[in-house]
Amino acid sequence: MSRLEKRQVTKMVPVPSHSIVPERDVDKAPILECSHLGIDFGGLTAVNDFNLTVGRTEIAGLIGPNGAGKTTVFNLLTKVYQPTRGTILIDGKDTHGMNTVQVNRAGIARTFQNIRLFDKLSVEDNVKIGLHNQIRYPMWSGVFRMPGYWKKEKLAHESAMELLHLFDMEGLANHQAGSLPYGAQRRLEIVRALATNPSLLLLDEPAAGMNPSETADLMENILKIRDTFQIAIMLIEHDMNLVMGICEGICVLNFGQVIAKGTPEEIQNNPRVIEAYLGSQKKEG
Ligand SMILES: Nc1ncnc2c1ncn2[C@@H]1O[C@H](COP(=O)(O)OP(=O)(O)OP(=O)(O)O)[C@@H](O)[C@H]1O
Repeated sequence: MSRLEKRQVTKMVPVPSHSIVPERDVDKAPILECSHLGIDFGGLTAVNDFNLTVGRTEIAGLIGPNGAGKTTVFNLLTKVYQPTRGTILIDGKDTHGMNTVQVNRAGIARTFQNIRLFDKLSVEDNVKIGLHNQIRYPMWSGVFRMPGYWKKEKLAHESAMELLHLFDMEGLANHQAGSLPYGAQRRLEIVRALATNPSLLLLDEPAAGMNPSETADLMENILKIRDTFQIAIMLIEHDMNLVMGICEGICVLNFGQVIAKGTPEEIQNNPRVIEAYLGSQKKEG
């Protein structure tokens, strides 16, 4: 039986920050706490008063119509943008003043809406780049090919192959990343993000451009990642089958504001959410 079929509906419980987290995480410190987060671009408020707590092993969804501010939230969490207001705690640490590299070391890794791999490098080298923040050696050790360098290189190779193996990609290790089929490139992006050893993995539209069978595999893989690494995953996705199928807590944005938070069932029945989506469809039509 697949992980998806075995999966039971998660009991979500309220926490003091007016969010909900999976019952299994309630006694653990949350992995992410955003308070009154906001950003303005000139006169445009793209995100305002964004409050969210994500449990330590939660699969969380961030949804909303086009232009609602979802990717901006990811850019704030990963410090592509510095917030105009509010705080972000990752594993209890305030990320104020951190840059993208520091926030990655603090535990946040992400993938992008548009695939961003090193196309000309091999699959294995793409993963090794992700491992770089953990497996380090002094520059001179690399330049002179000293024993310490070979030891770290061996370790990097083994760790990369182990990660690739988990996603049935070890046979592709020597292929050029840019030559892989679309679905495999998306998987590689996730593997490379995982190689940075995150406690929170952000996936920006991971199912974009996938066919239904690739999306079903992706859902299995997301559950597998959470179960294997015991980390939290937050995803932005327009594919509602994926969101409602695997997310435990869902946060809905509209015009930069949170309009609803809840379980998949609560969100599907929330009149404000239905109106936000129907409203955007009316505009498109
Ligand atoms: N760097 C920027 N400068 C100015 N405006 C920006 C910038 N980044 C985002 N915005 C604006 O912020 C708003 C939210 O955009 P964002 O990309 O976060 O939405 P989204 O919910 O991710 O949309 P989609 O589902 O279409 O990807 C939009 O009005 C967008 O034009």
